[in-house]
Amino acid sequence: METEEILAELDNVETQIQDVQGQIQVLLDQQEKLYERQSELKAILEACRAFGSPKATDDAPPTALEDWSGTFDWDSKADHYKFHVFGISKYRANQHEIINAVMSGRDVLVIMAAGGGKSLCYQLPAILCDGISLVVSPLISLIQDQVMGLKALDIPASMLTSTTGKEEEKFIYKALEKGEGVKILYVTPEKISKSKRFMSKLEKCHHGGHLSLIAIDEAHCCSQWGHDFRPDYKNLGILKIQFPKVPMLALTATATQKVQYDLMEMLHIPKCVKFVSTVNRPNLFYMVREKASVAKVVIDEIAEFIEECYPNNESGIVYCFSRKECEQVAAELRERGISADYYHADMDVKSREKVHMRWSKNKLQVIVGTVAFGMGINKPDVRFVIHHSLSKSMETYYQESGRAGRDGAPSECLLFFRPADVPRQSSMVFYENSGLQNLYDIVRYCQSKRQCRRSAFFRHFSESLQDCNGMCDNCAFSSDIIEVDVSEHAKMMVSFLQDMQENDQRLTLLQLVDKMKNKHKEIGAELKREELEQLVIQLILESVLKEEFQHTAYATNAYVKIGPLARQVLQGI
Ligand SMILES: Nc1ncnc2c1ncn2[C@@H]1O[C@H](COP(=O)(O)OP(=O)(O)OP(=O)(O)O)[C@@H](O)[C@H]1O
Ligand SMILES: [Mg+2]
Repeated sequence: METEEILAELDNVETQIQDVQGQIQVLLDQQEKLYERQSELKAILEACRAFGSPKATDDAPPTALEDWSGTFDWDSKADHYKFHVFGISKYRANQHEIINAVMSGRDVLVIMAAGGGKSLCYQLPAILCDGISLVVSPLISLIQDQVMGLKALDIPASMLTSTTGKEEEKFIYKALEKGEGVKILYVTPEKISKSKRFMSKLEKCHHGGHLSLIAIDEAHCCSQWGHDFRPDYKNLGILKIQFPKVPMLALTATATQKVQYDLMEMLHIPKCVKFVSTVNRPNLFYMVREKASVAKVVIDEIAEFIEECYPNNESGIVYCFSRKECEQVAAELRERGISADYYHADMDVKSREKVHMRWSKNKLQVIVGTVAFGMGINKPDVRFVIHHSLSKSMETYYQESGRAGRDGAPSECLLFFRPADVPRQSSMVFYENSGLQNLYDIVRYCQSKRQCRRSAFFRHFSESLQDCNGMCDNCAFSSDIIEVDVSEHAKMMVSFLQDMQENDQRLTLLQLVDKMKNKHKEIGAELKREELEQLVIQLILESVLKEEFQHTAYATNAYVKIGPLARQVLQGI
C-alpha cells in the first residue's frame, strides 16, 4: 500500500470512529434517561407496595385505604372559620381532605396547581390548632404578601426575615416562648439554617407544647432537580429531626415524580400522605408567537396585544430575560401609553415593594419582571402573562404562566419565541443538572406547530392527557399549517458547518445562518432567515447539531457544532 493510500484510509477510519462514538453517545444519553425512569418507577413501585401492603408496620394506616373526606371532630369549627374568617363558601378540590389529614397529625405532601388554594391548607389548620404554626417560604415579597392578607382577615400573623426590626423580633420571640400572640409565623429558610437563636426559641416553643404545625411552602425549592433549587431549603430536613411529632405539610405547584421523591427524602417525610391534583389550568389559553428580530417590533406587538385585548386596565405580567431588558421594555411600553413598570432583583426592597403594591391595587397595569418576580404572588385577576423571552424549562414556564387566571376566569399566556433566544438561555443553564435537557424541552414546546400545548404539560408532569377544549393556539388554529421539506437544506447546513469546523472556525447560531445565506444564495431565496434559524434549532433538538460553550472574561458564548447524528443527515438516512 502506498503511504498516501494508507493516510487516506486512516483518515476515513478515524472519521468513522468519530461517527460511531457520536452514535454511542446518543445511545448512552438515551440509556441514562431510561435508567432515570427505571429508578423513578422502582421508587413508585416501592411506595405503592409500602402504602398498599396490609403488613405495613407503621402505626398510621396505609394511605390508599384512608378516607380523608369523612367526618372529623373539627368539622363544624373548620366550616365556621372557613366561611366567617376566610370568606370561602366551598372547598376546592382536595383542600378539605388535606386539612383533615394535617389535623389528624399526618405529614402531608401537596402538589396543587398555581392558584389552586394551597395556602388555605395550612392557614385553616393553623387557626384550628392551639399554639403557633411555622411557615417556611422562600421570598420576602411572598411572605409580605401573605402576612398582609392574613392581617386583613384579623389573623395574628408575623414574619421573621432579614428585614424584621429589633422590636418586632423581640415580640415574636416572646410569642414563641409563651405560645400566644402569634398564630402563624412566616420565616425564610435562612432562619432555620443560619439563626441558632431562632432555632433555640423554636425549640422552647416546641418544648412548651406550642408548635402545632410546620408548613414548607414552595417545597420544590428543596430539590436540585426542581426548577428553582435554593441551597437553604436543603437544611430544612432538620425540622423533622428536631420535631418528629409535629405534622409537616410540604406544598408546591410543580413537582415531577423525581422531585416529589427527592423532597420527601430531604424533608424526612417518607410516610407522608400525598395529594396530587391535576396540572391542568382549563381557563388558560396557551399560545406561542414568532418573535421578530427587531426589538421595537416585538414591543409594538406586545403593546398592540395589550391595547386590543385588555383596554380596561386589566392586570398583566411581562417576563423578560434580563434586568436591563425589563427596564427597556417597561419604558417602551410606557412610551406607547401602557402603564407599566419594572421589577427585578437589582432594585432595593422598598422600590420593589412599591411597584408590587401599585400593581396589586390596580394603579399599574403591567409589571415587567425577571424570574425574581412572582413566586406565589397572590393577585387573583391577572388576565395575561406574556413572555418576551422563553423560560429556561417547562416547569419554570408552567409556574410563571400559571400566575394568570388564579380566580378561574379566562386568561391568556403568550410566549414570544425566536431561535436566537435559545443560546442566551443555554449559555446560562448548561452547567445546571439537566439544564440543557430542560431548556430543549421548552424549546420543543415553542417549535411545535401541531402538538397541543396543554398535552406537553401533561406529558412533562407524567399525567394522563385531558381535553384541551381548543384552549391553545395549536388546537384552535393548526389547520393553517403548510409543510415544507427541508432535508436538502439540512444536509447543506451540516456539510457547510463541517467544512467550517475542519478549518477551525467556530460559529454562533446567528453567524452560521449569516454565512450560510452568503454562501448558498439559493437557500436564502427559499427560506427566510427566521426559518433557517429554526432549522438550526431543530437540528440541535435532534442531536444532528449540538451547542458547545466557551467562557470569555465577560460571558459564556454558545457555538453550534456538528452533533452525534450529523452523518445520518449527510447520508440521507
Ligand atoms: N375554596 C376556595 N374558594 C374560593 N377561593 C379560594 C379557595 N381557596 C383559595 N382561594 C383563593 O384562591 C387564590 C389562590 O390561592 P393560593 O394563594 O392559596 O394559591 P396557591 O395554590 O398557593 O398558588 P401558588 O402556587 O401560585 O402559590 C387566593 O385568592 C385564595 O383566596
Ligand atoms: Mg402559594
